[in-house]
Amino acid sequence: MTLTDTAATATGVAAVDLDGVVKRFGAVTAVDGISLRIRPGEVVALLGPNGAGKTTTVDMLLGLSQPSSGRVQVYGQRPHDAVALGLVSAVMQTGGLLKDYTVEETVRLTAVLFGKPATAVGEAIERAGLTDVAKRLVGKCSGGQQQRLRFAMALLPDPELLILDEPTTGMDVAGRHEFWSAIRDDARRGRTVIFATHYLEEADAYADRVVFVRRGRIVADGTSAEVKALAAGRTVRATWPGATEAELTAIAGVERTEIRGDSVWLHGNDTDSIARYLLTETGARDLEITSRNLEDAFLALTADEETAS
Ligand SMILES: Nc1ncnc2c1ncn2[C@@H]1O[C@H](COP(=O)(O)OP(=O)(O)OP(=O)(O)O)[C@@H](O)[C@H]1O
Repeated sequence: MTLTDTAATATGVAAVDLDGVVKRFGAVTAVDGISLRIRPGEVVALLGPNGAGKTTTVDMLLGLSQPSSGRVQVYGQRPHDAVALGLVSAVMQTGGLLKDYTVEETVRLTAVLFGKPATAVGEAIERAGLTDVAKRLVGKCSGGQQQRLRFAMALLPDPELLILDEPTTGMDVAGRHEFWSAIRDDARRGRTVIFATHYLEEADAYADRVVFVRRGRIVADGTSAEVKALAAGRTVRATWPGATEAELTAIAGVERTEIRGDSVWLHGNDTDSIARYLLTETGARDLEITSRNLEDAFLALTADEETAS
């Protein structure tokens, strides 16, 4: 890897350091104050629904766009410089492949374009699990094989950080499995991996750490087990006209809140004491306490309501 040749060898440098990052497109705030440090070697899922801000964040990490405010660093460098140094590369969703070349020709051509030695070609093909189809025309490859080809191309600079933006969209189950096996085998060698996904089970199965993003903000961040534990808590719903966010978050034990019309949702582990407080200290009524499974919790954490501002 190239890291030893760069200033990024300074001890303790984060693979990714986002500090108060905001990105606006006119009136739309796509990323609304994200701070995130990722250590070298972590495999991190950015999980969230459509429009959560995942791609916008990825684009800033790749130096394709600049934050409106805040700071983005990759291995201690500005993203653009990190890409130029070969510290970071990406597997994007679509595009970039020529159907009339074989898999091997495609990787070879890319290696020549990037000034990489021929030895890198075979290794990238092997690591992407494409040895058996190296002579196949790209146009004849399945969606999963084409995506692994993009992965092979991204491996050529031997990057410290690999970024994948919804890499398995549209693939069947077998294709997804093969793709992730190749990524996981590669990540075991210590590469840092960040992937954006809609698929909860992918984040659960392949990430060391899951960062839930919703409306441009991080709403949960932890190991898969921690996020599951968080998501596995309970919720008190109540009717409480005029309740404010500040009133709700001030209640002891409340971890997350939501207000929709006259209804409020309070999420926490000790829902009994939250319910007791609501009934004795506030005007809340019609209480319901529910447990949620992981899928429900994910939807609640990431869903965009119609009333969203
Ligand atoms: N170039 C742009 N101009 C205007 N608005 C944009 C632009 N790019 C993104 N947005 C808006 O920013 C918000 C975040 O979009 P983004 O693509 O980052 O979300 P995402 O989490 O990657 O979603 P998806 O899962 O659909 O790819 C959305 O409301 C989107 O419409």
